[in-house]
Amino acid sequence: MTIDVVGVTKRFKTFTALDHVNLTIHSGELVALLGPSGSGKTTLLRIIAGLEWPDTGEVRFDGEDALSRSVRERNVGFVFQHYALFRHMNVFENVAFGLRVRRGADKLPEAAIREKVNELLSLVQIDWLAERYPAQLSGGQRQRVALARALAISPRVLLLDEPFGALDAKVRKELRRWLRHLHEELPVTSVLVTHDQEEALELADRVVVMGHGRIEQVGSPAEVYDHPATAFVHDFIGETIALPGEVRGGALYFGTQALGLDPQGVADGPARILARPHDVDLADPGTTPFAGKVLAVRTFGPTRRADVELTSTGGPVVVEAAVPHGQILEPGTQVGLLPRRYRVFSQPAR
Ligand SMILES: Nc1ncnc2c1ncn2[C@@H]1O[C@H](COP(=O)(O)OP(=O)(O)OP(=O)(O)O)[C@@H](O)[C@H]1O
Repeated sequence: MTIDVVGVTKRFKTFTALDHVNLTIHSGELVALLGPSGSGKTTLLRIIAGLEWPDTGEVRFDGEDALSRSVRERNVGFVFQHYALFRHMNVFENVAFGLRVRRGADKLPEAAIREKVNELLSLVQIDWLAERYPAQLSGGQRQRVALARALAISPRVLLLDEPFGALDAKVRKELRRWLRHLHEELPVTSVLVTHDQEEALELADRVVVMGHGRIEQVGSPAEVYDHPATAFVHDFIGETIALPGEVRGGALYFGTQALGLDPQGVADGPARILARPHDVDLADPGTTPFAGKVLAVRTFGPTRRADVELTSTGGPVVVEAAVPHGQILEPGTQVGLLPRRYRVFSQPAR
């Protein structure tokens, strides 16, 4: 099922939650909507589901208008972070629910319902829990039941809103891998909302980075991490060091000092030089205007990082830089910072 979101705008009173959003989700893809709190991810998911309607724009499923169809007609399955299971029903009955409420020609005979539910329970690997009630399950097991319940109606679209948000880090990781595997086995198009970049980058075929109701970038996990289209994406995904600069006459300066860095086609005006900490080298403080004092050196497994308080940029800014293996660096040492790989973005006027 291909999903097209075309020019969708959604306002809540005067607040614009979605601003002319255009997105195509290809059939069979697993797409993650990633962004900070309030960026419009859930609103977009609810519009795709049929739980919310846009003020303007269209949603098409396989080219056909979906907005005139109800949730049930859209044949979507949902899993939410706190999508409560029915407490008075055991696991089997929770999963069977969507099949039991069907009427008319869609209604399956009891034997077929039992077969389908048993199949789903073994697919999500909880067949041994069929007789238990939700209160007797762990959080991870409950989310597996929620997923089996969502899949019971054989949805063509699976919508997941922070499905593992309430679980501890280890269970989250396990379920994430398992969900990826499950998605590959099923003929379903999945859309996952998350504010956890690791989750999005690990799970998704493509990541949609959202900010302030707009799509900032759509790309593979590697594209959005390695080639962020905007300063917002660079800041939001991975760690970022921001250094100030200014483009003048096609060259990058800090104050009156030329930086010798490529302005990357950015127009004249205030700029921000953004880099990953591991792409910033320590240098002789005389060779770069970005200089300051080492506050501490910390070790994270195989990498070492120095916290450097930059004094040259008009205020104490602490940034992290990679410390080469074997280099001895005492707190208090004066060092310079030199971005090796970096992106330049113009600094919008505030
Ligand atoms: N029913 C509503 N009435 C008024 N404002 C709303 C409503 N639903 C959402 N909003 C607002 O729209 C904005 C986008 O909300 P949305 O839930 O889509 O964000 P989100 O990116 O999913 O955030 P989170 O990660 O916190 O869930 C928020 O500022 C929110 O307060």
